[in-house]
Amino acid sequence: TKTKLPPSPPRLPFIGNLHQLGSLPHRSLQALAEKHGPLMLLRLGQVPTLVVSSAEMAREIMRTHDHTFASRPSLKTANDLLGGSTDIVFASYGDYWRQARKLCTLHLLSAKKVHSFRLAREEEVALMLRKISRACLSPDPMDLSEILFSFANDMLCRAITGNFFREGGRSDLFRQLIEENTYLLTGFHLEDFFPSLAWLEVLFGLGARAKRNAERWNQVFEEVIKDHDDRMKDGNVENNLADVLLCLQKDPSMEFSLTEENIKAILMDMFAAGTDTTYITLEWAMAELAQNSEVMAKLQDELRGIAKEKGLVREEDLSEASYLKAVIKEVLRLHPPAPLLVPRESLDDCHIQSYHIPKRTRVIVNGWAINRDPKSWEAPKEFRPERFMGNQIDFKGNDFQFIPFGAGRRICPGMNFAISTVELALAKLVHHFDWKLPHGMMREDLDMTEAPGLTTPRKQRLQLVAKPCGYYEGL
Ligand code: HEM
Repeated sequence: TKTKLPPSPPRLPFIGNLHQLGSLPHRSLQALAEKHGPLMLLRLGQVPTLVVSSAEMAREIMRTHDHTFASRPSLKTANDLLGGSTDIVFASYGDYWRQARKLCTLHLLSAKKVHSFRLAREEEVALMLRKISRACLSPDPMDLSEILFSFANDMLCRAITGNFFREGGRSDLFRQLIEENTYLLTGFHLEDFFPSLAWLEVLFGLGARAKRNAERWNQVFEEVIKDHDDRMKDGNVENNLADVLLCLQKDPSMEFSLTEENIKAILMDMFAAGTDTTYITLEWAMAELAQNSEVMAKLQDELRGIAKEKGLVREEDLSEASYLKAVIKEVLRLHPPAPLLVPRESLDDCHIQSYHIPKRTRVIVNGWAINRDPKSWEAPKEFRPERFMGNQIDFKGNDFQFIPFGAGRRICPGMNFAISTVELALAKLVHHFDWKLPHGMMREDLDMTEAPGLTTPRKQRLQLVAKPCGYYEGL
């Protein structure tokens, strides 16, 4: 029994179970888990891959055996893009990751640092609302997806590089680089599934494209560093993540020596991990609210009650907004932006219940399936924020039935940053405008399918009609 492996679906020669992933792997893997159980072993190409699909098994991986499963597999594009994965997201478990992660939680994404971006958040949200109010002048529905993506892009660019990004069209440049990263990081790479065929990558792979994008990032980061050095001569340090890292690099009291390569990789992580996830959350939130008008009305009542005679909602008021928080949790439950989290890899042999998991097994935690497991959730496919009212269920990694940010040592360190941004943006979108589906569209006509890939934006862009309401004056 010591070597009994978890159950596996039948596989084909050579490709194993790869053909069963489909275009929406979280959905195909959920269907497979219903037949083969919450801990199943697939062979994706040549790579043994453990798929975890229940809260109980997720707890085993990310709490009981968290240390054993704290590493990441070496992935081709991450290596090409991120200087051999010397970032945080894709770094394998070890001294470098521990130090970089500590630096990130203490200096880049701590509660204090997130709070220090309060003004920047207010300003970026105000710019987005102005765009929306201009779009309201047209009789046509607005492309809200586009507006939300540029908001998320600008917010992250501003937090990471300060004023630098607004000059000379750099905002668009960052956008192109981020979109290319997303394409590359979520695409199919032969070598990730057939390590012995790495040599064929030259013919079929995206390696050259990844290296080209890495070079473009490199040039922009060189400019970021130069801009920082020029400002430092005048003693002008800004409140942005690039400045923090570049100052820490020169700090003699730092025990950990940060190379320029490391700084560039960590900054690229912040862009790649923060932009899409924030945008996807806001896009699904607005789609669900447009489809569920009674939830929208209840949320507007809460926010308008909080704003009262001030006429506007401020970040500091949002601690009272319990329904807003429940709405955001429900959006993250039904539409986690990273439905399969980020893959892990086992550092050692391990036993889970009666199963043997060999060292260096790749692990996929199907957060999407867990968030919708009927064993944990009543009517799991329905959008019901009320399920989060009057209880303590949270996404902070203790409630394994709800893990949009992962759990354990590798839990998302950007959680507070993301939630502050999403809360403020959503509160203001809903407080200042009345939203409707385009003329003639019924709630069941709104297409709620996901785009194919490893992150889950909507397949169709979200087109809505907005009308500034009485509270708009407060802007
Ligand atoms: C709604 C927004 C977000 C969601 C849903 C999300 C989700 C996740 C998930 C699922 C993981 C993998 C966790 C695991 O392996 O257990 C992760 C890792 C990570 N996220 Fe986020 N994220 C979000 C926003 C952000 C933001 C805004 C940042 C930074 C600005 C960020 C930075 C990171 C980093 C650096 C890691 C790697 C952690 C590690 O491997 O040690 N994320 N995120």
